[in-house]
Amino acid sequence: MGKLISKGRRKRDARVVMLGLDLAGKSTLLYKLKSGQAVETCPTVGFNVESLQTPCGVSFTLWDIGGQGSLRASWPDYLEDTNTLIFVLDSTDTARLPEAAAALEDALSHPSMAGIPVLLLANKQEVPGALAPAELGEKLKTPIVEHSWPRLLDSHHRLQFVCFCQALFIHCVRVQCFSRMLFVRSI
Ligand SMILES: Nc1nc2c(ncn2[C@@H]2O[C@H](COP(=O)(O)OP(=O)(O)OP(=O)(O)O)[C@@H](O)[C@H]2O)c(=O)[nH]1
Ligand SMILES: [Mg+2]
Repeated sequence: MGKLISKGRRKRDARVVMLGLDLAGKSTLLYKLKSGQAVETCPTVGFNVESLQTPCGVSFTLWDIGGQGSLRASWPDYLEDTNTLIFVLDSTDTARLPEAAAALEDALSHPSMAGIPVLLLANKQEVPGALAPAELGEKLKTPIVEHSWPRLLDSHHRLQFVCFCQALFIHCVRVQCFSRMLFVRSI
């Protein structure tokens, strides 16, 4: 049975941690989901956190952790007791894809990440020349299973999804991806 369910879905909100390199768009996404507005952000030092609810009524706490190089050493502190990891990628930043891949791998090697579902968000998709989610997956050496909701199991039996995102323009339908992701462990 899914981790979320076995912990008691109604006992506490799911804890969702969002990581990614600086400028990936994590804070933009957090505040767009919270307020519906595209707000101007500045680099996050430390973290931002908001309580959110998906359209289908799933409550979760979304942690947005600063992604600058000097802050990444603190990422493991946020990964304890996480129900889901969201890793945000800037689809236009091909130069830093290897750096993003290394940072993702580091995060996934944390002991508390075993079996935790991971959502890779390919952000800034509306920008001309942005890599498509499938291309990003390939470059990250993540095999993508062709499916309406691409999904795969990695060697640690974590379910991973790679999906399209535009943090600036995200709307209700896209928020559904969070509810599906949160319940993935119970499928
Ligand atoms: N074109 C485009 N720009 C975006 C999108 N999402 C975020 N941005 C821009 O990317 C820049 C960085 O966004 P942030 O949300 O501050 O990035 P961050 O990941 O929180 O960065 P750190 O806090 O340093 O880790 C801002 O100028 C945003 O407006 C998107 O979907 N499309
Ligand atoms: Mg930020």
